[in-house]
Amino acid sequence: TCAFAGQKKVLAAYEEAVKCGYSGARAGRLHTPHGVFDTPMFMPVGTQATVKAVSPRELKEMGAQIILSNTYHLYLRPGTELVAEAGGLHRFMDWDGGILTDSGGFQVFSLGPLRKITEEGAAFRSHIDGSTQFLSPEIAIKAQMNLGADIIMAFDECIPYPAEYQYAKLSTERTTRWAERSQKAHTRSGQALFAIVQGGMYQDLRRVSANDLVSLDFPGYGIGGLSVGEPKPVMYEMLEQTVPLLPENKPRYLMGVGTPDCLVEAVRYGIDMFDCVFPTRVARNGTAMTKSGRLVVKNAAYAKDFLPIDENCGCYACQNFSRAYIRHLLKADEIFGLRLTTIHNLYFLLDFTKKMRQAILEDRFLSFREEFLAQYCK
Ligand SMILES: COC(=O)c1ccc(CCNc2nc3cc4nc(N)[nH]c(=O)c4cc3[nH]2)cc1
Ligand SMILES: [Zn+2]
Repeated sequence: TCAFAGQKKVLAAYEEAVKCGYSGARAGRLHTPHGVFDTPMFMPVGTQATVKAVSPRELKEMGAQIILSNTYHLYLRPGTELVAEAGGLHRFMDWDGGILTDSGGFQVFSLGPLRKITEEGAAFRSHIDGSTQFLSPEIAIKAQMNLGADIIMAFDECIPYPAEYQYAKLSTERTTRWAERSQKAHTRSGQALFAIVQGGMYQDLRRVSANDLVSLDFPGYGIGGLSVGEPKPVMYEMLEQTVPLLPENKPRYLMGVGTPDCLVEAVRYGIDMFDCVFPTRVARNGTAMTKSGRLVVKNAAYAKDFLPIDENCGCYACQNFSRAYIRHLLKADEIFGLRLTTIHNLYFLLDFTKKMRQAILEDRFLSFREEFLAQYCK
């Protein structure tokens, strides 16, 4: 059970998971101080304390439950102490749902020109002003305690792809030591700390990483080092090796994924939580997500198309506006155009996870998956 009252640290507890068919798919409920949320779930990305182009009220309206923000960005600007003085991230951005913060492990390696990784942590140059910065498990955890998210992530190294076996081995062992240091630095009750499984694309390292982190006992587990350019079959193979080693009664979070075809495969392996910039980022260059694939509403083909993006979609954009209108706004560089495509793409993914959950509960997930994949072209 999960206890928010009293001294227990475990907050993101995992209620009964409903198994379905021969797949590892399960429908669960995640307990946080800001509510109990359904899984499988997609978390809109709000890197700098805002999900770009949409308001918290619109996020609530479209069914968003937990959103993600990035420690790396907020640490550099405006600073996590400032956010703490503002009353924490929920207050600062007026969001009363769940918040998960990523620890910086990915952004340091993918954004700031990297200076040096040592046992102590990672030195890097800020992508904002080029200043020399340093993140360690202790600094990253303190920053996340200041931000006050409901779920925070251990400080890890996201191993690049491809990577030599020896490098992946040493890095994964260090990430496990960093996870332990993250745990020791995490002194804030009312907040769950998830570990992050690494191991590159090596089955044995993935199993060692999962087993070592499980023995450190975390309330939930991220699966990192994936969606970094590897072929999808390789990602699925790593999931197959990793997920079964993670406790059934704890949430599994596949970081940085993604598109509906990846979501439905990962749910089949037993993943519960997802985040990705994809829906919001492609929306801003005029691409809408549909169950048959992408629709580039900015294309000339839609100049006189007075139908909505998707006639069966319940979102604000599809209920009130045509492709022609949205295309006009995008061509005219009108901000409202970006807002409509963003609202549609987030609604599409949030609704897709709701449909997967319903299929699991009605024990028809495998046929749901078949039907979806038959229609969806990547
Ligand atoms: C238009 O679409 C896009 O721009 C776009 C950009 C990036 C991704 C990939 C995101 N992948 C990804 N995010 C990640 C975040 C992570 N965080 C930590 N702490 N550790 C990890 O090991 C880790 C791995 C990830 N992999 C997917 C889509
Ligand atoms: Zn829509």
